[in-house]
Amino acid sequence: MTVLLNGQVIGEGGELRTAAIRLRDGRIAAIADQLEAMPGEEVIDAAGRLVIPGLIDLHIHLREPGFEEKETIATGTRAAARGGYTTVACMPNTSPVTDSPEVVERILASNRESGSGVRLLPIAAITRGLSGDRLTDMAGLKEAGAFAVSDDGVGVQSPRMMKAAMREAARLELPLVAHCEEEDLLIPGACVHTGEFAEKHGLPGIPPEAESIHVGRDILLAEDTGVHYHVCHVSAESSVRLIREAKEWGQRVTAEVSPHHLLLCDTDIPGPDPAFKMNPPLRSKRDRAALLAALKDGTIDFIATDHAPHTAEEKKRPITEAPFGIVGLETAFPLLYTHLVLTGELTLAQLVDKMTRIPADRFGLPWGELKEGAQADIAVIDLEAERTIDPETFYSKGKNTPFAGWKVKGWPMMTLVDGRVIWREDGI
Ligand SMILES: NC(=O)N[C@@H](CC(=O)O)C(=O)O
Ligand SMILES: [Zn+2]
Ligand SMILES: [Zn+2]
Repeated sequence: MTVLLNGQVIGEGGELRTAAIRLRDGRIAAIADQLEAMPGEEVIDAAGRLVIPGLIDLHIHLREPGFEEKETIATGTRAAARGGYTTVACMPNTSPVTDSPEVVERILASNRESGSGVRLLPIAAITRGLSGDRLTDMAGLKEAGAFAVSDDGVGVQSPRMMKAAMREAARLELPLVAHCEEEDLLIPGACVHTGEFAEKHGLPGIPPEAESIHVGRDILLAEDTGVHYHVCHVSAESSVRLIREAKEWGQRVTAEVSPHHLLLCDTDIPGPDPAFKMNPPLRSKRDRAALLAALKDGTIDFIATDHAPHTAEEKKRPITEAPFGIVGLETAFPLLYTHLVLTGELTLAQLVDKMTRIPADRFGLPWGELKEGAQADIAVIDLEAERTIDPETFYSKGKNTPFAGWKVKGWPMMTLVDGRVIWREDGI
């Protein structure tokens, strides 16, 4: 048994209050203003610290199997634990692709063997080899433990294929998670948003409608299938508009946004630096404002990092050739706390909700809340701790972040899953 004493929890009305939390048999046995430590009980002194449900990230890349030089399940989940995450969902663009039950089982086994303690939910492919032309055996994948299906990394180009995928996913009650990108609208070497920065540097751009045309198409395709259709990493105002409308008419659509799209726009890119290259790209000020408004009003449901590690060597290539993607697990909470909560854009309660309860709720997961009887998945955060982001200190093999050098507050100090400490900062 463990008891966390004197922590600050977020109350019903969003206010902070001091509370003690008793953990027993992997669950939260009691939450009270005060509790007495019992003989033999492990005591964690959380005085002055925020105690919240463990963070949930439903969109990350762990690169195993096949790209272990970028990240492994062991390194990526350790990075997750350090970031305050207790549950993460990993995308299938590995090698081999997660398109067979064997790969799903291998991912789950690797996580068990790593002893990370993080709950790992494998997302399987929609099409074999992410080729876009043949559906995977979704029933077999689900049976093996797949949590959703996605061809993340590429868009499903054929509307006919997407419709078939939606019908099958709906039948099996598997969420369909879409990377929205119409390749017919892309020019070779396109690497940043079609806008001010691309123009200034003479770089080929990725237009916002390359994303939103798929969002609109998919909403129409999903309409009579009953599928849970989820839009990955929304970046464009036009996508927000379509999602908002679809929700208004009652469609089963959800959406996520990444920390970098909430905090940066194309005009913040200092130069043609691959640390700022990700897919979808950082868009205009206006897009960014629309994303924030959509997150506030619930049009965009929650935050997911799209943690996408690459090697330093790959990210040293010219911006037109370097791979898309940036890491995010170890910096998401402090970045968002500092730049959205301390600036007054979101309340602390809203931010935490959009990183815990809401993703769990939308995908029917039993975690994400601090309440008696719930599984004891917990993050302990020091809201006052202030540090400069230094990629060299990351547990992740990926050091590719546009936020190096940013001084931010609100660092995770301890992470527990099932009432067991899976990571703690030295000295606490
Ligand atoms: N987001 C990225 O820029 N890259 C992702 C792929 C993806 O999420 O589409 C990757 O796998 O590297
Ligand atoms: Zn994607
Ligand atoms: Zn991704």
